[in-house]
Formats: sequence, structure tokens, C-alpha cells
Amino acid sequence: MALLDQIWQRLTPAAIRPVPAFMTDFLSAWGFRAVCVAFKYRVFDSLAVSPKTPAVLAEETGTHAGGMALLLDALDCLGYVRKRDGRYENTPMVERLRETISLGIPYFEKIAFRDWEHLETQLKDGRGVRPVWFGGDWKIFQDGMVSLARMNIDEVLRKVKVGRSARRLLDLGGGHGLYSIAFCRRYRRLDAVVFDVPQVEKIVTRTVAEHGMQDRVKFRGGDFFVDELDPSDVTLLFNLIHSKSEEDNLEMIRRVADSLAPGGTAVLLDQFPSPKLGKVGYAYGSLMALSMFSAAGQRTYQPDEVSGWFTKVGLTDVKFLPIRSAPGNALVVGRKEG
Ligand SMILES: C[S@@+](CC[C@H](N)C(=O)[O-])C[C@H]1O[C@@H](n2cnc3c(N)ncnc32)[C@H](O)[C@@H]1O
Repeated sequence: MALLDQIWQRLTPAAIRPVPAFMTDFLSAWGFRAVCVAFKYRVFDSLAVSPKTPAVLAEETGTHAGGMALLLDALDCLGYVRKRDGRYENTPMVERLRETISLGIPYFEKIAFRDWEHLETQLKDGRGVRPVWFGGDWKIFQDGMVSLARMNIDEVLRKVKVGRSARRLLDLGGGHGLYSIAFCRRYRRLDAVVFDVPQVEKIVTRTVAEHGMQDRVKFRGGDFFVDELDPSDVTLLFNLIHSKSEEDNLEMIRRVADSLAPGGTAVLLDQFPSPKLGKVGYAYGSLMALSMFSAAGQRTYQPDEVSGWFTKVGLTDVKFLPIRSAPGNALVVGRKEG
């Protein structure tokens, strides 16, 4: 939102008319593409080492000096770099973003541009064209998930309180395993099982080893609609429901409720197309719905729909907790009577 913020701040009230509003949307697409290209050429990584002229950066990145100068000017307007005495440096915003975002850039670019190349046809057909993430795009997907997790993980840990008696965490469709690792670090008595499709095992095992958590975070491969779920005190369902139908989601949450110990907690994280999440959050939840329609023929769900599923399977104390650090995201938490 750096681009939008900047543009709206600079607009005078008289300029808030349909054409500037439309142009802001157009510019946000252009601006985002420019930012992605800068990440790909490692412009921000290079500027983090020292401020540089366009010519030096062009030589370092193997790009055209004139083109690089124009890219840097565009990034200056967008608030990502600033120019001082002919050299460019990162703004503090970029310094804070770099670690969170860099890994996920191919993912964000793919879902914004490549996946929507066929949106017209998909809208006509009424379904997504193909499962897009397997094969060559598998790593892009997993890296994107890591990037998204980094955006919200601190706030998720602050908002989800795990009881002192909890020992077992089940991370359903846990992918990279970072949430399991973070929860186990925070709660010393907790052990975790990351349950996901067998293709993910290598990534999880490597990530867990990098964090030195092999003793406490294990992987189990399978299909959570078919295989018996490990009994648990806390179950995470993070970023799962937006790629599944209402019926499948209800079935998944019912299976989770059945496998929870009495007094256990189910914690769901997803994107919601709801005004409760503010303007940017509402926009993200709604555009994410269209993205999931395009990718999987599915959508995002309203807070009440998800809370309703929790209640229907017998979970109580159901709460909707917005995640402010990652707009559009929120938790739904429910407890099994114990
Ligand atoms: C969008 S990713 C979310 C990863 C992680 N939970 C997160 O929030 O970053 C969804 C994950 O669920 C897994 N998944 C989807 N359906 C599954 C199923 N039926 N059984 C096991 N895993 C499944 C996918 O393989 C993928 O790793």
C-alpha cells in the first residue's frame, strides 16, 4: 500500500474524482510490477550494503544503465528508495520489508499477473482452469507461504493463548512448519505434528532441522480427509479453507473437533472479505476470493460462515480475532468442552 498511501496523501480533496481513483488502481498494478522487478534484480539487497548510482547498480545487476535510472526514479516515487547526491538508498520501510517479502516475490507476482491471464475465460467457465501449484511452481508456492507466515506470525503468537496443560499441537496442512516451530519455541511443553501431503516432507524436515527442533516437531504425510488425525490439544488450520468447498470445510472442522482432547482449542487462520477488517483488509479478502476462484474454483468466507461451522461441530467460545499486521487476515478460535 505504499504507492496508494503516497498518492492519496498527495492528492488535494478537489482531485478525488473518478479518474484519479481509476488511475490509482492502474498505477498500483504498474508500481507493483516495478517493485517485483527491483526485488528480482536484488536492487534492495545491493542498496542495503551501500547507496549507489544507477550506473553502478546497472553494472552489478547486468542491466541497462538508462533503464535502471528510470526504475530507481519510479521506486523513489513509490517510497521504496530515495535519492541523495546522485545516489540511491533504501527507505526504512524497505529495510523492514526485505526479510519478510524477498522470498515470496515470485509468488506474489505469479498470483497477481500470471494466474489472472485467463481470468476472462475462468469467469465464463465458472471454475478455475487447473491446479496451478504442482510441478515447477511448487517451490514458488512454498516460498510464498513462508513469506506470508513471516508477516503475521508474531501477532498470531500474541493472540493465541495455549493453556499450560497443552502438550500436543497438530498443524493441519502445516506446509513449511514455521507455525509449529514458533508455537513449540513459545510453549516449552508443546510437541507438534505437521500433517501435510507427502510432497512437503523434505521442506518441513529441512526447515525443522535448520531451527534445531527435530525432537519436538515431526512430519506426517497423508490426506486429512481420509487419514485419522493425531489426537491434539491445539489444532491449527491455517490457510486451508479458501481452497475448499463449504462442505469440505465443515467436514474438515468436524474431523478436527473429533480429534481434539476435551478442553482443546481449534485455531483457524484465513483471509476474510469483511468490512470488519478495515478498507485494505476488506479489499484483500475480496480480491483473494477472486484469486481462489481463479486458482481452485473456491473463495474466501465470511466470519459468520466460519464461526457457524465451528458452532455446528460443537466447538464453543468461538471468537473472531483480526490480525492487523497482515491486512485481510483473521483468526477464528473455538474450544472443545472439557
Ligand atoms: C495454503 S497452504 C498453507 C500452509 C500453512 N498452513 C500456512 O498457513 O502457511 C495449504 C497446505 O495444505 C496442504 N493440504 C491441502 N489439502 C490437504 C489434504 N487434503 N491433506 C493434507 N494436506 C493438505 C497443502 O499441501 C498445503 O501445504
